[in-house]
Amino acid sequence: MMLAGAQIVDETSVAYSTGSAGASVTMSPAQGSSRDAQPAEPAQGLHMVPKVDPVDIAFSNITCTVKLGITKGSKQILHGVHGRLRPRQLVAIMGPSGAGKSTLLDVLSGYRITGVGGAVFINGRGRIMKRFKRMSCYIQQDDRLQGLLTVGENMALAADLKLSTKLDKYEKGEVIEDILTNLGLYEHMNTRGAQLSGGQRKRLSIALELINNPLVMFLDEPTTGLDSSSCTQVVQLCRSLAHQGRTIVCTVHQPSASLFALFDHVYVLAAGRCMYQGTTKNLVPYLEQAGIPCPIYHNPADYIIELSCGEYGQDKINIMSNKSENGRALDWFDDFESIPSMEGLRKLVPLSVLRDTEPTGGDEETSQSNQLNVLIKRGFMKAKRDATMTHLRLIVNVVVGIMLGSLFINAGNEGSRVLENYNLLFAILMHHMMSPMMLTILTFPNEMSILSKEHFNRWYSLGSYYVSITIVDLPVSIVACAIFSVIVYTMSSQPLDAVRFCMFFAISLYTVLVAQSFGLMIGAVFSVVNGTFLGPTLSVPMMMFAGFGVTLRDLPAYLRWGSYVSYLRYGLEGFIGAIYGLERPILDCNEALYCHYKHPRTFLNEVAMSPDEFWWDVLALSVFVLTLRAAAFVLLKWKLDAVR
Ligand SMILES: Nc1ncnc2c1ncn2[C@@H]1O[C@H](COP(=O)(O)OP(=O)(O)OP(=O)(O)O)[C@@H](O)[C@H]1O
Repeated sequence: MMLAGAQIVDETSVAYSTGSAGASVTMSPAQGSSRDAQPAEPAQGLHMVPKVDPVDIAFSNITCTVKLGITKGSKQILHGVHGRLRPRQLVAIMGPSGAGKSTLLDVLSGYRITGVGGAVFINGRGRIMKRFKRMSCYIQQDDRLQGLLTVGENMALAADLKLSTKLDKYEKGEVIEDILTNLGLYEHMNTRGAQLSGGQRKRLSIALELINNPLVMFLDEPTTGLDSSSCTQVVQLCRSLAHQGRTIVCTVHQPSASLFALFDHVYVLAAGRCMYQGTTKNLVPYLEQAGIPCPIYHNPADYIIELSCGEYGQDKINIMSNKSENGRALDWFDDFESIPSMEGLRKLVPLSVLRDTEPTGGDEETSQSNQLNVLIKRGFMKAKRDATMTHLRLIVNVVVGIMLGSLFINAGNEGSRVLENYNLLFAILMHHMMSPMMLTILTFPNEMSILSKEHFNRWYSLGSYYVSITIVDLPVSIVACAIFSVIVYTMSSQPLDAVRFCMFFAISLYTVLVAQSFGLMIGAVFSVVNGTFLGPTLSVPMMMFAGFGVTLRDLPAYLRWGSYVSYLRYGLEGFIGAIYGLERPILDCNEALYCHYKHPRTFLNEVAMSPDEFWWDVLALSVFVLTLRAAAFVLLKWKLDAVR
């Protein structure tokens, strides 16, 4: 959906059009200038009103089956449910825990694609995912927000990614002000995401998706974990957004009577089958007609959940499933005779109208270059504030550098301490391997959940994201590695030669980049727990084949291949080349009577490493960086699709 850009509609208003698949926004200056009005509570009157026709969603015979494992077979979560989600309505999908609510929402939003059967119709026609994604958004249960950025920054960056680049910052600012004011977040503009309360985080999640004014919003359990007042605020907000012309569907567990009354429609699920579909008001008459009347003074929402749990017998579940025809019956909708048929809906929007709104280009709202720019900007803002990835990383490099430097002080120049120096080089290699790899393994899974949400909601492409994280991390890696190298190199009295130092630094940086890419591969696929186990475990063979404990010459022939696939071997060989290569002259022998390795050549022969291989080592490490980076990208892409 490309925005057509700002255009003057009349003298008092500015409109920007999102194409007919999306929505248009009209704001008068009076409406837009919400700077003075800063109510504490949501004002419930967003000025961004969808201008295109609202969306009618129907679904038919939806099934969802998941595979439980090779020996355990599969499990059917949704059993051929039908339903209708009418526009301008706030619809609640209710049901006991494990009923399949989130699964149904995943299917309806298009998030879940594996093992799904049945059909979803948008305005009477089969859903075309590319078009549907342009008019909808999915807000998952866990708030996946950038905790290091303030509310204002989160919104501004989202606006840069989701609104046309033709809009200037003032026009985008008006949209942001309107949303934040109406969602009661304006006064929290400068609060970081991580410091917001649960309700505020939920509202910020909604605010971020409202920026491009979606016609359809899916929210998974927006009230979970909130107190009753925050629950009411969030549901009231959803209700007012729905009544403005959007279709809003959320899952809820067990709403209080007052919260239940705020929903226009409910869709009750039990064990993957539909128990009731209709207005909230019609639930009590429905139960009465089904012969299972709701006791007086009982919250109907509680009662139907109790029935759905089987507390009053399994037969009641069958009665309700049959009565609702598993979601096919629309009798309990208001004015159900006037609900248009699929054919009627198709006639309302002829195909020729859709032709003009045919989605073209990529999935995202803005160009790849704009996405990359915004993501790099966001990355640097985060990096500056990130206590773990930046501050701690720099501190660790200083501290470990000083520790190693003190432990191996002056070992670099002394002929009697060559083996010690060799140990130091290996220890440096271990440091460059472990710290970036573990940091990435520990932090990336959290990033991954944000990436999954933002990528699904079309904020940016995976390619732009991946290039941006690579670019943003590079300066931090270079600075951390340079600080560490200077400290260790000088404290341990390695040869004071600019060329040798550059060689030493280059190998250090390459090792960091390879280790980080390796961590990225693991972090992209595995959870923190599994990754924390796998990372160091897989690194052990790399160490074994580095040529440190067992020299490359002494490796059994059948294991020699290992030394070619261990990047630590190239790192160690590169270090040796930098420190003892380049025809290094005879070393000092001040601390002992006899220095066996006084001649660097003797040592090089002993460890079976050639100093002339330096450029081959650099080449091998470059190949490792590129291959692992490419593999991490492929795995990331696979993982994003696999979870669906
Ligand atoms: N990938 C999966 N593998 C195995 N079982 C699954 C998978 N996804 C969902 N399920 C099972 O399907 C059932 C429905 O899950 P779902 O998350 O949709 O329920 P829910 O109604 O949203 O529950 P809750 O309200 O507790 O979140 C549960 O029993 C769940 O364990």
